[in-house]
Amino acid sequence: MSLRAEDVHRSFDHPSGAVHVLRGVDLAVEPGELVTLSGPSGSGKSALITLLCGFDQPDRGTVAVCGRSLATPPAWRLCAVLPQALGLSGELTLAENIALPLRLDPERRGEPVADAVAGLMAELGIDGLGDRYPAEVSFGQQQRTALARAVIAGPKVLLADEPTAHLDHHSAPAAVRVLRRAADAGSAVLIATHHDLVHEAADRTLVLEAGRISVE
Ligand SMILES: Nc1ncnc2c1ncn2[C@@H]1O[C@H](COP(=O)(O)OP(=O)(O)OP(=O)(O)O)[C@@H](O)[C@H]1O
Repeated sequence: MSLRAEDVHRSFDHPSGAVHVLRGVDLAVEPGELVTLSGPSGSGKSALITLLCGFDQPDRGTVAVCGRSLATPPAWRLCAVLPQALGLSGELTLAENIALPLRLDPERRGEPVADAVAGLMAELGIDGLGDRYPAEVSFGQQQRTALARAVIAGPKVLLADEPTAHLDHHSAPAAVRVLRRAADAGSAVLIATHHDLVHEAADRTLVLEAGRISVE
């Protein structure tokens, strides 16, 4: 089992009172599966992805990646994430951002990365931008950079929050192909999305509604 959540609860305090967004979420994603997460806007998809990658902690319940519970965000090779806010480093070029998970991995630090980076950039239609910084490209180009960074190390678990939200109908299919290939190579992939193209590439879909998961 690559990714598992059991009875996950999370509330947020607001001036008008606490909002109990996640009310007992259970889910599991196996290696090689591409699973989409749908649900109405505001249902808590981003809140759940943030918990599953260890950036936030549940009030109750457990999250485990490859059998390990998450007290802190795990290494990229274990769990890579494409967050809605992307989280690119502004001090690194696009090519350096994409290579980061390999550079941070003590076992792979010395590997040549240029070909893998160039291949992903070409496939995603951002070739020729490798020497630019995130602030010098569009948000859609930044999003494809964050996608390339998420897949480059072949993570056990790949989480993506609306990975095609800023892509047009030319660039979205390539992004979906890259995500599908990650699953076919053995990653457990969970994608929060409203996009039909991503749902069509999925093995199954989970629906988050009223704080719990149902199966579509
Ligand atoms: N860090 C936070 N602090 C306070 N409230 C939060 C926080 N994160 C999420 N929420 C609240 O949790 C609810 C769910 O938000 P979330 O962004 O997870 O929804 P979503 O399903 O991803 O929506 P969308 O499809 O529009 O992206 C909202 O009511 C939001 O205000």
